[in-house]
Amino acid sequence: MTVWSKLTYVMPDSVRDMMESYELYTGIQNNLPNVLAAAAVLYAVWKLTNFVIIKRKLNKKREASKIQIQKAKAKWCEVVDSDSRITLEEVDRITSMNFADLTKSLKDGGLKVVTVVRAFQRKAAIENQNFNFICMPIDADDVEEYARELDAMPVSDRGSKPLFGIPLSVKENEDVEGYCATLGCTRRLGVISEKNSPRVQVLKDLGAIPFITTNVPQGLLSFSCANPIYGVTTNPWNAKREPGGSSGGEGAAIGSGASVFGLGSDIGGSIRIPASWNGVTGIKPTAGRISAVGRHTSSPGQTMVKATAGPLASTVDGLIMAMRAFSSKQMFLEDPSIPQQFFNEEELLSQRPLTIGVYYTAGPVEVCAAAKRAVKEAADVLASRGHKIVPYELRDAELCSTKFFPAAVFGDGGAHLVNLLYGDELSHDISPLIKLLSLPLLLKKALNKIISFAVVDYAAEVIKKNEGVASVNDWCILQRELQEYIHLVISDWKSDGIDAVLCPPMPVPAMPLGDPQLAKSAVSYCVTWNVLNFPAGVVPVTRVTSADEEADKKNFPPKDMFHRVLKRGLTDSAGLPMAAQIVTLPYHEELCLRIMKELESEVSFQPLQRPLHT
Ligand SMILES: CCCCCCCC/C=C\CCCCCCCC(=O)NCC(=O)O
Repeated sequence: MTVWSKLTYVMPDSVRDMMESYELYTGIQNNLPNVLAAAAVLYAVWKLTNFVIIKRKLNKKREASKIQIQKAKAKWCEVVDSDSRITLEEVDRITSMNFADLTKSLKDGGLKVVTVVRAFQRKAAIENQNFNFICMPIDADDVEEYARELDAMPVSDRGSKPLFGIPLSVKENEDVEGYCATLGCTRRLGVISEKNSPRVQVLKDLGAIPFITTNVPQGLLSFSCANPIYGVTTNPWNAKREPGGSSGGEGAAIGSGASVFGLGSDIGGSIRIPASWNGVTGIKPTAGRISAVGRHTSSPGQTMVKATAGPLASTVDGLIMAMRAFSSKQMFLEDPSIPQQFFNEEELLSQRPLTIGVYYTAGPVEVCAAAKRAVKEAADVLASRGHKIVPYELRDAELCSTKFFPAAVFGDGGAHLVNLLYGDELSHDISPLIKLLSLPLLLKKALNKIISFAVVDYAAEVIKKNEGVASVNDWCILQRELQEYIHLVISDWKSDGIDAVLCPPMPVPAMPLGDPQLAKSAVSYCVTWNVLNFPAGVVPVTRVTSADEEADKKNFPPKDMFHRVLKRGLTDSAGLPMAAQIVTLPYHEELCLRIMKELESEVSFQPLQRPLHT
């Protein structure tokens, strides 16, 4: 049977009759290859025209919004930076206070709320010129009004507001009433959030004052922090370095001292990477414990590896306050769909000696000298406090990052991200990934065959997941395998009597700008705990030394392209902050916070000091 006879066979009679009567039938039959070629060209022209039209529309929309955004930001910066009611000395004094002292002074009236928010607004306006972490400042009049309302509260009533007067920075993917959650994507510009996310609302009800929204990488699936709407965010410790992502704006804001308390999200390290690279603390809670309403993510609807919101803060006290708020009556009223698991104060305060498993490397990604030293120092500190430190080996460590994570986030073959970014200007970091995910399935399959021969094993395995799952059955099998794997890991912890695990969050310190695009594999140490859905937090421990740099020159193995990118970033990295990661069993955030607090109290890490008054 020829192609043409197959076509006419499936054609409705009426169409065939019509074609015959106009003699189209024989015309087409005689010229079938040409007709098919013409149809293909027409289709391609139509697709291209459509793409160009959409691209033009999006460009116009973005450029118009960018002007408005820049004007609004410039005006805000001018107003807050010329505020004679707060001096630069006061800004320095207030923004360098630790979280506990700041909270206390606000509650007992030693500091006025209006003074504190003005100090952080002014610091943010100045530091933003250096590191560009602000997406939008929250309207200064609204902030002032809420601050005054709080100041009017009698000191004796302030106990009901544990976060009394603390300025709050919010990652741009959270709904904040009256502002856009674009995720750096033009298509979402102009989509104004009608109400606060439950997290923002509860933190606000408990006394926190949202004052800026902070930058993200386009689409959130990256640990760079750049997008065509708000631009590039850089690291306050070294502006030639990445701040991490996707909560990179939060990392840079808190790292620079422009905020002490912020809200981020994490599906593959997006809280822990920026926290580690900016010398601040952060915790990724168990996904499912924290409400997911009003938070936008890179792979919505996908529930195999879930994103979760979580806090970043200058010190662990801020994380504790946030987790208390997220596990409170107010939160359960805001979102009754989450389990009513109240904050376990007993677990936080317990002095029980623990067994803590430790590992320095796992899976195919090597770790630099400073990352190992940070974990070693953390292990020594915890041992000196009476905890038992034992070696821990995560079974089949590479499965999380090479199999489950990419298979889950690209389960749809990248359809969500590709649609969201169709026709948009792509940021440098995400562009190759989006182009790969946009290919037709047949081309992806052909390319993946070639990759299997050309690229080292684990990377090829990751890249191949861009095809998406082939069927619902495959998705169910994968889900089943993951559930079995999680339970095996849990039973290992139980049989070894492990209460927590200590490990590096990232194999290297903050990378040079642009490098994460070439070394996605660096996320494997974080991704593991998203896949397993264990809570994981990071505490800054030390800074890279020149001895670390020298050791890496000799010992860091340039075994493939990814490791060569990691290695080149280790040059001139001395001085950058390094953190340790603490992990506990699912829904045991309080134990994780307890260990983080113990660690923080013993290490001599100093946050970045950038006084404005000279
Ligand atoms: C052994 C190497 C394997 C590494 C596998 C990684 C797969 C690479 C693909 C994409 C890179 C993903 C980077 C993830 C950055 C963090 C994303 C995140 O947490 N986003 C937060 C959110 O969506 O809310």
